[in-house]
Amino acid sequence: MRRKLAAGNWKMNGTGASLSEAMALAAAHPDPQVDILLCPPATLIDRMADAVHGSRLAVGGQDCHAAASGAHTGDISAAMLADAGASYVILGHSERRTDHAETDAAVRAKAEAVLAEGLVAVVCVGETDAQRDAGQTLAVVGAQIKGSLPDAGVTGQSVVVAYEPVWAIGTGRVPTLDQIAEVHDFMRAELVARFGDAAHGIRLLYGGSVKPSNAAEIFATSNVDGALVGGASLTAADFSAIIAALEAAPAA
Ligand SMILES: O=C[C@H](O)COP(=O)(O)O
Repeated sequence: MRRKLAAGNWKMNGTGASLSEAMALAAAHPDPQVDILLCPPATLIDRMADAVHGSRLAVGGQDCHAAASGAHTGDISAAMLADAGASYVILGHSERRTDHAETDAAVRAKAEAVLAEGLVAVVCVGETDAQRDAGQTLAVVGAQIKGSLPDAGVTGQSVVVAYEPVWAIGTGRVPTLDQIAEVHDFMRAELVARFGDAAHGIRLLYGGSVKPSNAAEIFATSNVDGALVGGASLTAADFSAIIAALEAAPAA
């Protein structure tokens, strides 16, 4: 059985004053029935890890460099994230793929670095509006999974895959439940074909305009093991409601 995961991605939001939201979230869920993860900007990782120390809330990064160290101004390695208190790293988010021209090969190299460090890689995939309109959704998602995941070390403990249709991120637009199920069932089949039985343990998250109002129906959808939440993870009240919906969802 896969343990469900509610992951929050704060993106480029938050300062020290925002840590009170993380602390409130941790206090609201002292014994959660799902895994809870917050990925603040890198500047807050160590402070957030300290602030929620002893709670059930995990802290993660939003990106890392593929190298362990070296002359890469402005970049952060997986080892540095681990040292700061991170246990997960989001990789290949569409905003990274667009803003920083990250390719599947680059994401894969980062994922290998994350796995080597013993952290969990949350690898993001998803089609654009134009690709969906052109009927290319499954081909795009399949190619991203194929190109972005390492060949070795992929298990339910080391990798999470997040399906985030680019057109649903921050827009308030959400795919139909049938569309989400189609992609998630496809992703599961692709992963099982490549990684065998281990792939049954890989958690598949949906991301894109998840809110307290739509979380329950999304979480009842086939092969949805949780969510990667952007805007609604910024406040403890909203994210807490999403976590509660995930706790109440049918078992995977
Ligand atoms: O990483 C999170 C996703 O990009 C979703 O963001 P959103 O919930 O603000 O649409």
